[in-house]
Amino acid sequence: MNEELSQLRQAIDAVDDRILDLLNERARIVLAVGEAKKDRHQPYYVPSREQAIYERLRCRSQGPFPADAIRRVFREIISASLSLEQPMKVAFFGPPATFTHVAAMQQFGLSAQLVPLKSIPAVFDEVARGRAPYGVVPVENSNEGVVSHTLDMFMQTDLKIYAEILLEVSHDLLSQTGRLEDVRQVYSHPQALAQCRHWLEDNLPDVPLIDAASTAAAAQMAAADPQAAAIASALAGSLYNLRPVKTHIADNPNNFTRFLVVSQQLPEPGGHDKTSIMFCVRDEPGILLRMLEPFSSRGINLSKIESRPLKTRAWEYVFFLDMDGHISEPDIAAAVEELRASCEFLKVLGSYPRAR
Ligand SMILES: O=C(O)C(=O)C[C@]1(C(=O)O)C=C[C@@H](O)C=C1
Repeated sequence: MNEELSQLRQAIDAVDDRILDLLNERARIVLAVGEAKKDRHQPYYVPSREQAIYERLRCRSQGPFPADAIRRVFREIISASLSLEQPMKVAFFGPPATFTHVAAMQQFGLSAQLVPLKSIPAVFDEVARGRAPYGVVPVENSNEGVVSHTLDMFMQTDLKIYAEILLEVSHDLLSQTGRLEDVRQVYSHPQALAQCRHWLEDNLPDVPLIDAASTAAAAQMAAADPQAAAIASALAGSLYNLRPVKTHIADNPNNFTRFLVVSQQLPEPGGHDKTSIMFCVRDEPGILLRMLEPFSSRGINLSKIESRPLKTRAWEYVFFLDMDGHISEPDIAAAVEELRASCEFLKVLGSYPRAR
C-alpha cells in the first residue's frame, strides 16, 4: 500500500513539474504579448479575452477537475501573468471585506494591488486623477435596485465603463465564538439586515439589530465585542477572525449584485458586449415613446432603463440605458445617433463585455 502511495505521489510530482514548466512557458508568451501591446499603446487588461479563455476551457474540460475551480485557477494564472505585463492597481469601495472587495478579487485575482477607498466618489476621483487605472463600484442589486451614488458620479466625471462583474451575494452571521447563544446584538448594513429579516426574526427574535456603515464595518465591530455578531461576507469572517454562526442566512437566496469597473480608457470589442449610454431628452409630448424607437426599429435589445433626477433642474431626468451590442457596430451607432437628435445631451458610457 505504502509502495503504491509513493508511486502515485511520484506521478503527481511529475505532473506538477510539467504544470510549472508550462506556467513559465505561458508567462514568457504573455511577456511577449505585453511588449507587442506597449508598441501599439493597447491596454494590458482585456476582460473580454479573459472571459473567452474561461469559457473555452470550461467547454473543453472532460473532468474530473471541478468545473468552477477551472475559472478560479486560471483567474490566478492570468492575474499573475498580467502583473508581469504591468503591476495592476485597482481602487475599490471599501473598507476591506466589503462585497465590492469580493467582486474586485473575483475580477482581478490575488496578484492585483487592491486599494480600499472610503466612498464611491473617492473611487471615481482616484481613477479620474490617474492614481489607479481601474476602480470597482457597486451599481445594482437584484433585490434592492440601483446604487444611485454610482449613477450620479457618471454625471460628474468623464469616466468610462470598462467591464461589469456579477457577484452572487451570500450573507453569513459571524461572531468571535461562532455560537448563536452568545449573540446579544447584530450589526450590519441596513440592506443586509433587511435581506435577512425573516431569518433574524425566527432565530434571534429579541436581539437588537444595529445599523453599520457597511457589512465590513459591522464585522470590525463584531471582532471587538464577543457578544456581538455581524452579517457580512465570508471574506469579512476570515479577514477579521470571525467564526460563522450560520452561513447563507439571506431570506431570498437569489441575491446578485452587479459592479462596474470604471476607467479612463475604453476596452477593445469582444464579441459579447453591451453598451451603456446616459442622456437627457427635451421636454415635449411623446418623447418617452420616441426615445425608444431608434432601438426597437433596429431590433436592438435593451437590457435596462433607469432614470435619475437632473439635479440642476427640478422634475427633469437623466436616463441610463443599457443595450446588447458594441458601439462600433453600425446599427448600434446609428440608433444612438438618431436618439441624440432628440436629446439635450447624450454620452456613451462605454461598450464592455457582458458578465456571464
Ligand atoms: O491576451 C492578452 O491580451 C494578454 O495580455 C494575456 C492575458 C493572459 O494571461 O492570457 C493577460 C491579461 C489580459 O487581461 C488577457 C489575457
